Amino acid sequence: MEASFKPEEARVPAALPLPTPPVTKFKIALCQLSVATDKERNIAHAQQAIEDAADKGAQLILLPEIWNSPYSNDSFPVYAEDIDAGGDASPSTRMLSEVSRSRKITIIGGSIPERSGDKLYNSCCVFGTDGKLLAKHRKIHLFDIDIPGKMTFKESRTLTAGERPTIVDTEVGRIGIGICYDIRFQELAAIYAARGAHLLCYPGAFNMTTGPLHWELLQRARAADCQLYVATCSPARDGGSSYVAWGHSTLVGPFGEVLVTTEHEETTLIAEIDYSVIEQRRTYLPFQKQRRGDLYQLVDVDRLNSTGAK
Ligand SMILES: NC(=O)CC(=O)C(=O)O
Repeated sequence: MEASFKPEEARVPAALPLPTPPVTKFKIALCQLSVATDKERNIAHAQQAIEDAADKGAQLILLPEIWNSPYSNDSFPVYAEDIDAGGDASPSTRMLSEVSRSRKITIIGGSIPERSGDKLYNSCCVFGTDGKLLAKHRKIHLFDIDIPGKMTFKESRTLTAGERPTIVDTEVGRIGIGICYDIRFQELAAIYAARGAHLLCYPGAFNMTTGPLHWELLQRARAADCQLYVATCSPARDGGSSYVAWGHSTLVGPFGEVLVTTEHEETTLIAEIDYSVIEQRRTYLPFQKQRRGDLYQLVDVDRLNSTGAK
């Protein structure tokens, strides 16, 4: 039966509830990986970076957008894996599951091309400390842009858009997921904040045209608007590939401040997140409680239509 539209039920509340996270302070690792054409090498390489970060005390690992394959419409169908089938049908997520279990860490598994029936998606899998798949986010907003002479890309040539926002409770807090172009849509971040997210994670591969202008700006905007942490992770730059990634993986704090960032080479950034800072910032600057719901409202359509939504 169609849900009847009741804006008052879906309206984003004026004061945002922040759930108590299982841990307040922990280390996050952003693995800015180089990506090659050999998928087996990419999987082994990612595993090594994850294990090295875990050895350094990281409890949450974030990987880049499309880390097991080159970022191109020609590659997506070739490298795509059937995540739901698992096992040999998805060696990339099998590795993520095994390493999250063996190291007892949470992994936001960047993204890989996913095959489901006759469709392809750009999908991010989240694994808990027991190796279980906690959530799968399919990129909601496909990257279809045309800046003449600079950057033209049409993900919709091969990919299908996901249909749902993804927010997930993990052992390191409540995390809202977006993939790359999803970061441009502030309503998605606002919905996550309204559902009590502590952290937004965006695996992303901006490019040499939009990266310098927008990448950091958008992360800081999402963090400052929502007063929470924002983490991004890009592939390292490969000047010889058809799509050249901007790099610059970054962690931003709830005041919109850059806590750690890098250039474009392969590296792993490790930084501390302290969720107690979120409440402090919201007390200093209480605009979440000062919204004019009588003048404008944000509607959480997913929440309205789903019985189990947070
Ligand atoms: N690659 C993307 O999905 C997004 C991007 O590069 C941009 O928004 O710019």
